[in-house]
Amino acid sequence: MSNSNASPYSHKPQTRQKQNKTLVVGLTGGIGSGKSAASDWFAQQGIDIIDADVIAHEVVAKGSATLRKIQRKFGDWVLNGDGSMDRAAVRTHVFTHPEALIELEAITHPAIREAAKAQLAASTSPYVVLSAPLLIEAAEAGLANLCQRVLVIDASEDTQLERASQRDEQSVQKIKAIMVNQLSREARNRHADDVILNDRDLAALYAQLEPLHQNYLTLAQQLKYAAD
Ligand SMILES: CC(C)(COP(=O)(O)OP(=O)(O)OC[C@H]1O[C@@H](n2cnc3c(N)ncnc32)[C@H](O)[C@@H]1O)[C@@H](O)C(=O)NCCC(=O)NCCS
Ligand SMILES: Nc1ncnc2c1ncn2[C@@H]1O[C@H](COP(=O)(O)OP(=O)(O)OP(=O)(O)O)[C@@H](O)[C@H]1O
Repeated sequence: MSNSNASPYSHKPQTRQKQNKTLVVGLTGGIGSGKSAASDWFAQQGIDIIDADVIAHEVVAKGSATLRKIQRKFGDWVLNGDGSMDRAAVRTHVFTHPEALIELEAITHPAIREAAKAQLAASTSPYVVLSAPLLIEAAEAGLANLCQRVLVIDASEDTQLERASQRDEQSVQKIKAIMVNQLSREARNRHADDVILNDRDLAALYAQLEPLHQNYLTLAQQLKYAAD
């Protein structure tokens, strides 16, 4: 399902930015779907990657204002002895207490958006990939409206579970607890301009990314000329 010849501006523009000289492709997908594998490939083609997962780790660094806010909201138990965030404890808490997840996101998402915007302003590649697991879910985080197109990396739930549990040695139960806080495949794919089914090997993933990359280069050129 790819609208590869469509205008760089989506037919679903309500939440997307209207004018931006640099084409920003939002890359999303469920846990373990293959977002990092896809963004690593785009990076190898010279495309700047803004990774919301990486930013989400950076904004809660030891001593950061965001981590202090989390500590004030939840208590000292969110910290390890060295003052860094106890990610496992926070994960267990928020993915079993939906209201706590909302409170955590209310603190982290504005910080993630600000950092993403700063990275976007500093980017120099022909177009930019903004990778975010919650690009569509977290509308209030406002990441989707930084993007002109949305690319979804899709995989079956069984494949997601298998890949995520092999990668992190996390229990299937923990991964399922995260998955229930993410959109279903069908709902996510409905928001996509381009969907890649990542159900075979990495070579098959890369072969599907190549024509999209060529299309994004063309769209990025069009956007640049339109804005000049
Ligand atoms: C809950 C936290 C502490 C767990 O940390 P942990 O190191 O165990 O996991 P990590 O951050 O690497 O995330 C692993 C995966 O969980 C999923 N995930 C992360 N946050 C969320 C969330 N708020 N809702 C649903 N899924 C999420 C993503 O698929 C992500 O790739 C951490 O994920 C977090 O701070 N989340 C809130 C910030 C956020 O929304 N990040 C997503 C990027 S926009
Ligand atoms: N087509 C594939 N064939 C084999 N392994 C794959 C394929 N795609 C991804 N993987 C592997 O599956 C694991 C999960 O992929 P990846 O880390 O890219 O997912 P993700 O969507 O970024 O996950 P998360 O949301 O948890 O960050 C990784 O170990 C990755 O190397």
